[in-house]
Amino acid sequence: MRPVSVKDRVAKEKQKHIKGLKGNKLIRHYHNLLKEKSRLVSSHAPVKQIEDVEQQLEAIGIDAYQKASQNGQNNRKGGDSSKILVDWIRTDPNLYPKHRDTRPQQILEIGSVCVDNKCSTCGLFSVTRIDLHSSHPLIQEQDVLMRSPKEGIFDGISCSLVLNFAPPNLRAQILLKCTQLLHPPNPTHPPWFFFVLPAPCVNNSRYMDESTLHSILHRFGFTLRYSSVSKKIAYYLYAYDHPCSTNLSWKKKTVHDGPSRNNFFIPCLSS
Ligand SMILES: C[S@@+](CC[C@H](N)C(=O)[O-])C[C@H]1O[C@@H](n2cnc3c(N)ncnc32)[C@H](O)[C@@H]1O
Repeated sequence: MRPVSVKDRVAKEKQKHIKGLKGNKLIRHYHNLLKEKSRLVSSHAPVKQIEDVEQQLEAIGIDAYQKASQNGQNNRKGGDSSKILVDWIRTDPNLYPKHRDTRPQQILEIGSVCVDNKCSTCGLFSVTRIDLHSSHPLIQEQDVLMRSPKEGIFDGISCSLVLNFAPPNLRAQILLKCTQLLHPPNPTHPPWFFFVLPAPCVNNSRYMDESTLHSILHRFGFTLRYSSVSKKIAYYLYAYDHPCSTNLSWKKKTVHDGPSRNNFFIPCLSS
């Protein structure tokens, strides 16, 4: 029998470790690999290194990642994030005007991994669901950046735990696209934007805190109406009540320093 090389043994151990990952650990590891891949691509690293990360992503598999996300949605404290959205919308006559007509609001759910969450079942909304990788016939497989306003514009958009998943250079583009997919800004009855991030993106990042986040979102036309930050998740509901600025450039500044911080940021469009 041929002896197994150290390299092969290490690779096998790595595979075994990956196969054993579950739940949040799997999601975290998948996100870290995506970050590593985008770092290697932007630093023009050797193809072999990029392929190695791609193989690790494949070994986990997008299906297992999405299953873990669905379970996360079920197990998250307080249920799925759209419960909070529905509570906020129900009580705000400006964001959900009752007198206008009786039709449900048309909403777009970006990064949809299940079709029976609260925003789908509450009866307030007619939901168009999209995801990079559809896990259900009612979820259209589409990159939001490829979506045209001609396919429909919306009263509200839910973007829950998507931006942290997207490569940094696409984050501002996704926000800009959202402004194009909403009805025009309106100060009285504004279209709305429900935005969810892992809490450490806003309370443990070197470059981002809540006030930086809200000032960036404000440039896109979004004004914060409601917020709730738990230990793990940060939920925000913004009103699209003023036009998106023509100047979408801002600086990346250190807001907190320290070794245990992460680097989450939304780089501006021109960087
Ligand atoms: C962590 S899951 C979030 C699932 C769910 N929205 C939640 O709150 O639990 C992130 C999802 O965003 C999707 N996603 C990331 N970038 C996207 C894009 N550009 N267009 C559409 N979906 C995207 C991914 O495919 C993934 O299924």
